Amino acid sequence: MRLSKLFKNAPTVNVSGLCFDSRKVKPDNVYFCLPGLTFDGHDFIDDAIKNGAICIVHSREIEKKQNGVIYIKVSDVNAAMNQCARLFYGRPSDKMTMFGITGTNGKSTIANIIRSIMNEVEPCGYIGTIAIEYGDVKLMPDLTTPDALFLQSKLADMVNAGMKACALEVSSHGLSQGRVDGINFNVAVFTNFTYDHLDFHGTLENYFDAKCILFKDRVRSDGVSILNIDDKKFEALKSISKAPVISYGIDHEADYRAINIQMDSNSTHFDLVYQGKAYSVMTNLVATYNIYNLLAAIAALHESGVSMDTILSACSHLPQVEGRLEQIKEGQSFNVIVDFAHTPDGMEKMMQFGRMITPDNSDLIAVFGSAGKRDVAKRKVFGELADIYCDYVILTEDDPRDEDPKEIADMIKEGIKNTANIYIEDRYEAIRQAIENAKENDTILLLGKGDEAFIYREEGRAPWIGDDKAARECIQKYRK
Ligand SMILES: CC(=O)N[C@H]1[C@@H](OP(=O)(O)OP(=O)(O)OC[C@H]2O[C@@H](n3ccc(=O)[nH]c3=O)[C@H](O)[C@@H]2O)O[C@H](CO)[C@@H](O)[C@@H]1O[C@H](C)C(=O)N[C@@H](C)C(=O)N[C@H](CCC(=O)O)C(=O)O
Repeated sequence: MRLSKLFKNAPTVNVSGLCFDSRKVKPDNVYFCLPGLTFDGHDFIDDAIKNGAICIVHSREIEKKQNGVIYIKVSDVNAAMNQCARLFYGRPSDKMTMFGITGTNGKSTIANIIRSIMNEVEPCGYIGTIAIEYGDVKLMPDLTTPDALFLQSKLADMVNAGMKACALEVSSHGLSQGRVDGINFNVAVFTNFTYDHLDFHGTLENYFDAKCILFKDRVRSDGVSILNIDDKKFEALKSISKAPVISYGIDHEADYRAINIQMDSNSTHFDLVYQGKAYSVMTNLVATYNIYNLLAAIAALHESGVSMDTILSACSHLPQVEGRLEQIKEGQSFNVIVDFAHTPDGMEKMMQFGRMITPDNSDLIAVFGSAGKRDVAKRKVFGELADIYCDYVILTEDDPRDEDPKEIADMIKEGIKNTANIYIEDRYEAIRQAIENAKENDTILLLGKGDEAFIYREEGRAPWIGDDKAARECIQKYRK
C-alpha cells in the first residue's frame, strides 16, 4: 500500500506493513513509536531503521538523521496507528456485522453464544479470551482484545474467509488503549460492572470510563446498545449511548426479560417476555448469571435481524464454552466444575451456584489462588467469600508471576476465619487431592484459570495442562 493512502501529504512510496515493536520490524515497514508503561517506542527508532523501517511515526521531537527514511510527526501515535491499521487492512469491520461485548464478567460466554447461533444464519467469527476462531481456523490469542494491528489483520482474514459477522470481546484495556478505534460496532453489549483491573486503571471510575467508550464512541448511531437493566450502571450507560438502547434483565421490566426461571444442575427453563409476548426457553445453560448472558445474546441477535425461532431452537443445545462453568463429567459420583472466575463477583456467583447444586449433607470444595502482580485487595475478599459459601478450601497457585504464591495464599487466608483450608502450591497436586478425597455428591470448584493452557510464573509463561484436563486425568487415575 502507498504511504499517501495512510497519511495525507505523505510521499507515494510503498509500505509493506505496520509495526509498533522495533524487534519485529520488516523491510519497508512503518514503525509507530508508542509510549508504553515500561518503555517508550521513541527510544527504539534506530533499531527499527536497522531492521528496515521506511517510515517513523512519532510524537516527540526527534533527531531525523537517516536519509531515505520518512518521518511523520503526529499528536497521538496510538490514535494514528489505530486508524492506519483500519486503512491498511481495507476497513474489514465495515464488511461484517460487528458485535462488541464488554463488561466485567460474561464476555466470552455471550460472544460464543452469539457466534454459535449466528453461524446457523451466516458465517460468524469470534475474537476473545478463549480463541480467535473463524471457519476451521482456531488460534490461541495472547490478549482478550488484540492490539489494533493484529486485530485488523485478523478481521481482514475473516472477511477473506467469507465471514459475514464477528463477535469481539472488548476489554477495558483494549478500549483505553484504542485497540478498537478503527471499528464501528453494529451492536454493543454490556454485561455487568464489578470490581476488577484496578492495577491498570487505578480507580473504579477510570475502569468504568474505559467501558463507556464502547457506547459513547464506538457503537454506530444507527446500531444498538444492549444493556443489562439490573446492573447499577444501566442508567449511566443509557444516558451516554450513541445508539438506541435495548434492555435485558430479570429483576426489572426490560425489553427482553426472563421470568418464571426454573433451574437444576443441568438445564434451565424460563419464559422470555418480549413485546408483551412470552416465549418458552429451554436451555442447557445453568446458573443465574448465565441466564443474563443468554438474554444479552438473544437481544443482540434478535436486534440484528435473527428470527426468534432460530434463536430459541438453538438455546437448548448451546455448545459448552471452554472453561466457563464447564462441568467435568467422567462418570464420577461428585460434581467438578471449571470456571474462569477471577473477580470477587465471578467467584461469588460460582460459589452460590456450587452451593445450590450441593446437598446440605455434602461439601462444597473450592480450589483457587489469585494472580500475582494484579489487584492485591481482592485476595482477602476471595477468602471472605470462600468462608461464607465453602466447606473446604485448597489454596494454590494462579499466575503468581514474580510473587511468592505462598504469600498470595496467606493474603487470601486473611479472609478465611472458619472454613478449613490447606495450601498446596502445585496446582495439579491441589486438583488431584480435591478429586481423590471428594465424597459422593460433593462439588469441587476449580476457579480462576478456566481453559487456560499456561501459568505465568517468575520465569515467564509456562505450559499448563489446563484445569479441565487435569480434572479429567485425576478422575480417571484416582477415582476409577
Ligand atoms: C498493561 C498493558 O496493557 N500493556 C500493553 C502495553 O505494554 P507496555 O505499555 O508495557 O509496552 P512497553 O513494553 O512499555 O513498550 C512500549 C512500546 O515500545 C515498544 N518496544 C519495546 C521494546 C523494544 O525493544 N522495542 C520496542 O519497539 C513496544 O513494542 C511498545 O510499542 O502495550 C503493548 C503494546 O500494545 C501491549 O502488548 C501490552 O499488553 C500486555 C502484553 C498485557 O499483558 N496486557 C494485558 C494486561 C491486557 O491488555 N489485558 C486485557 C484485559 C484482559 C481481561 O479482561 O482480563 C486484554 O484485552 O487482554
